[in-house]
Amino acid sequence: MTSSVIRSAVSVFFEYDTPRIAHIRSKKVGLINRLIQLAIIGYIIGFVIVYRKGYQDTDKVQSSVTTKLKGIVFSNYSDIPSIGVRTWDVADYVVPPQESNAFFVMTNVVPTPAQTQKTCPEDPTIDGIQCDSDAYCESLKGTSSMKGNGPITGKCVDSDFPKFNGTKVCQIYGWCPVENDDLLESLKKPVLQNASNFTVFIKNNIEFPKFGVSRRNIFGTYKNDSELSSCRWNRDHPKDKFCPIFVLDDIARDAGVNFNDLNFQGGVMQIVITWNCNLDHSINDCVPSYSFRRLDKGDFKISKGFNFRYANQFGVVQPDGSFKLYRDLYKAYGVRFLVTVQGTAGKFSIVPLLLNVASGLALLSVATIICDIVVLYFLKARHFYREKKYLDIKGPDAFEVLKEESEHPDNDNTPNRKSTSTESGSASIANQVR
Ligand SMILES: Nc1ncnc2c1ncn2[C@@H]1O[C@H](COP(=O)(O)OP(=O)(O)OP(=O)(O)O)[C@@H](O)[C@H]1O
Repeated sequence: MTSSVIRSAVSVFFEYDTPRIAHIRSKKVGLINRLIQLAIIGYIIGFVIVYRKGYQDTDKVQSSVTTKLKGIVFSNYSDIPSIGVRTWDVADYVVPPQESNAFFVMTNVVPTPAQTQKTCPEDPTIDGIQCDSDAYCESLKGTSSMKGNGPITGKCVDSDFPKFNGTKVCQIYGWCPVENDDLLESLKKPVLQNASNFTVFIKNNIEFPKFGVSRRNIFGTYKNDSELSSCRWNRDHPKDKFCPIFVLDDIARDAGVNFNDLNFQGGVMQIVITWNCNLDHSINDCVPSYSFRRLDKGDFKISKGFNFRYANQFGVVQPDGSFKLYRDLYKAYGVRFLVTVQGTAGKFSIVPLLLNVASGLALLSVATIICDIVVLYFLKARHFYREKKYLDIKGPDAFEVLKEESEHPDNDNTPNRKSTSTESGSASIANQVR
């Protein structure tokens, strides 16, 4: 048993397969072969070369984006002194004034004006800050909580939050008075509600360095600045779809969002500028397309929207000649717009064309493989074709195997293949050689 396994292994080791050409004359097989070849050639020419522009070299876009907003909002909150009656312009509501590939527009705000460093009652909504006596606050003296506004001085004082009238809280030392978030609840609508009418001018310069092509999203169709500033982006208008000035409401609408859903608590939007350019055509056809989407979609119950705090500091000279530092604190709610520039340019080049043609030609060998599978395994005459395709030849020096076979004619250790029975021929050749 073991010796027969070893003999088989040895005989397999001393084997060599060489392909030979079997020329099959058959309508059926020929047709299958031609159809597969046609499909492969169609895929290479139609899909790879024509549709996927396999004859072009490509380069990714590199870009710079700057933005400028315009618009004015007048808010009349004479009943809320911290907001009051005021006009908000671009320097108030764009924070920070310039960002890379992004801009933030404040749409709602909780201002805490004229804070200065002194002692005042802590925010009564903070856990463990309410007190009955100085003794309790004394025990917390010098400590401050994560959500707090400063270290506790040790005194128990009346809260200055109207909603907590009569409640006593520990006193702190810090920027006073502390921010009162309850203001947001008393607002029926966002402070800068008309922010939806603001316009943003997006200046986008791009380059395809490999091809030395530079473009920008402002075209010669605008004769001067005032003509440019009067256009507004409109997807359905042949000229205005290239206008680089966007109304925020249009951006939201195009993204399928109502701007009023964003402006109370804020949100995040994306502006995508796509430059896909075929540089084999006129350079004037290399133009951007704009698309928009809301990134923080979803019906969030917790931590809805987007806000952050910032402060404007200023100093005031006191009557005694000393200098006192003040700040206006703003808790800003608004929409953050991210500007993403993407795209590819393609230009004819012989190298990708030759590469695609060469890989296409290599793919043609797949036709032979598929035809072989069909002919040898699926056709009715598969046994006939198999007999013709495989030829088992025993070389003149295959004495070990031949000797074995002559000694044990019934013992079939030869590889399990159909053959065109050339064994006796091979044996006689072997004998002649010996
Ligand atoms: N968001 C915008 N909405 C409408 N027009 C705009 C906007 N941003 C800029 N413009 C106008 O586009 C033109 C080109 O703007 P650019 O910033 O290059 O010039 P500018 O003279 O510095 O602009 P300005 O002083 O008016 O802000 C100007 O007429 C400008 O007023």
